[in-house]
Amino acid sequence: MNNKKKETVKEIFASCSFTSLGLHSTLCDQLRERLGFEAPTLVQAEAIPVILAGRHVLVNAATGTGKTVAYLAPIIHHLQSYTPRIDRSYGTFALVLVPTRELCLQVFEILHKLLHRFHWIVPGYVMGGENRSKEKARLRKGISILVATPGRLLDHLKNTTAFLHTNLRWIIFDEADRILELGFGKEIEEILDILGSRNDGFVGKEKEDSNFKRQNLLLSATLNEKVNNLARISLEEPVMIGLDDKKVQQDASHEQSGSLGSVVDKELEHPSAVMSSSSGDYNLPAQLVQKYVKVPCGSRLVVLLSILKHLFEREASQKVVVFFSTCDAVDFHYSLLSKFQWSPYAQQDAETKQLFLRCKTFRLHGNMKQEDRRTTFGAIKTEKLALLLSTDVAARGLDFPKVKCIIQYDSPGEATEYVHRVGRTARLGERGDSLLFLQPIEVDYLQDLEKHGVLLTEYPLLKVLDGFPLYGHVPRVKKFVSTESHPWVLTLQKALESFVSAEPKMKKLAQNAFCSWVRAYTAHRGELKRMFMVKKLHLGHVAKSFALKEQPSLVGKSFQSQSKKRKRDQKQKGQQKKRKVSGKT
Ligand SMILES: Nc1ncnc2c1ncn2[C@@H]1O[C@H](COP(=O)(O)OP(=O)(O)OP(=O)(O)O)[C@@H](O)[C@H]1O
Repeated sequence: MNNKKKETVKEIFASCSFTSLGLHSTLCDQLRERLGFEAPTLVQAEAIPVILAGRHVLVNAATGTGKTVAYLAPIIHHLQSYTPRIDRSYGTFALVLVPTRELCLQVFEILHKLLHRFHWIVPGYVMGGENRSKEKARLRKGISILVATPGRLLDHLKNTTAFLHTNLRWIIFDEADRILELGFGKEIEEILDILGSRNDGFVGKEKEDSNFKRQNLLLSATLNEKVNNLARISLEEPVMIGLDDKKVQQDASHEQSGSLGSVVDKELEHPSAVMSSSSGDYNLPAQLVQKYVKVPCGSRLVVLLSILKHLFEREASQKVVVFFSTCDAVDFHYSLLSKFQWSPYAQQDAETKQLFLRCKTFRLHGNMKQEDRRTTFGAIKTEKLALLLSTDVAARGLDFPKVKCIIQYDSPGEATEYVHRVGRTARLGERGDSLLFLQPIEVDYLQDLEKHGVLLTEYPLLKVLDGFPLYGHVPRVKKFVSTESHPWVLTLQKALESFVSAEPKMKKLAQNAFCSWVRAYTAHRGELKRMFMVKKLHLGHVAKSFALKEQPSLVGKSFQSQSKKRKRDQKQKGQQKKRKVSGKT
């Protein structure tokens, strides 16, 4: 092992054993034999004893540091020791709440492995998109540790009378901030009320009935004001792990009143208030190499494809994840990459043409059928060479092994999302790269990231572009050629545009993707609106980035009417201001 690797291991793993943390020996065997975990990570070593002791805990640790086992292991430890032995008829003892369906399945899978030798403890999950009646039947039989997404859980709490949860002892919020950001604040409050686990004077019937002292846990790599509020109403004298507790107390005291729902509403009215509270450094994996690439809008697509080609040709086996802002953008790029054949030679005959990227391409987004989402999720885990195109549905918590590079083709918006997206690589001490695409008009975003201690260096784009052979040889490029006039970029752009215009289906996908992309761009809120300004966009260049020769007219009209409306509003505001000023004098 080289020195650097040894250092990383020291930063990730604790120098103790799982047994020394107080976990039952059979569980430690399971961790070793089933999951291959020899020693606990630092966060596990810190959190497990505290959770075993029954304390409420708020854990804030970098992505990929093993938070899942940090909460699952102590729960299993306690449940396996109950005498008489628990069985299904006791209902649910622990509830794990997660923001997405994929994360729900992932936590369930780990749970399933850990429970291999504890067959009397039954794992289960309920989540949106699944068959309700089948879930009801499973709940009726009894699930000891239940993993759930909030909406579907609330549905069962209200409508599945056979769902027994009077023995509930643990509630865990994994990726707590994301659950709230997705707008589940009201659901969470209702869930806490129904389960009698709310800590602000409300004592639900269930808490009175329960034989067990409740223990709630909150975990995420990033925390924000809403989590402070959730912590305030759901945790009793919590232990903070990986966290500056002065900051939490300060922030919590700002929010003494109000519900989770009201915080969500407040954010919409005053986004900057939430932004300012989330300043401060994020925990990013030390071994992650973070870069940005500055690309003029019209060349974005060519540059993305070129960088992917470069990555996959350089290393035969690797996984890359590209994040997009919308489902339509994922669909368009997925179809394009699955079909686009091209050879950079003069004669474009069928024989010399080949698929532009020779790797398996997958897509993942919230508009896909549940079955397809599940298949993709499974396949990405097992494939050695794969490209995943995804929306933020894959940004949180998902643990795809051996992801080498994360490309953020569309900006993540909030810095927290940046942290979680890049967190899909460089997990548990592994090496990893990330690349953020920015247009020249968006580079102020780098300063926003810097405020959170996130520092990026520039990607050597021209060097990569210069390395591609055109017409059989590497072109001699003038030294200071710009990206958009680079011969490789011009040639590939032309080929992409011809391909898309020749295929009506592709053209439709491109037009839809263009429309949603512009809509998503206008949806940036608060401070981010200043860095991602719609009025600075050149829509003709945006169209080029979807390989469209012309800007789709429909969107042009609606966009123009939107910008006319904006101008009208600004004018009206200006007049109001003037009126106020003249009223003063
Ligand atoms: N003690 C350990 N030894 C070896 N591998 C481990 C250990 N604990 C966890 N892992 C592995 O580390 C990876 C990251 O774990 P996990 O997904 O729990 O991280 P996380 O902190 O929850 O990340 P995120 O914040 O992205 O959700 C997983 O592949 C997991 O199997």
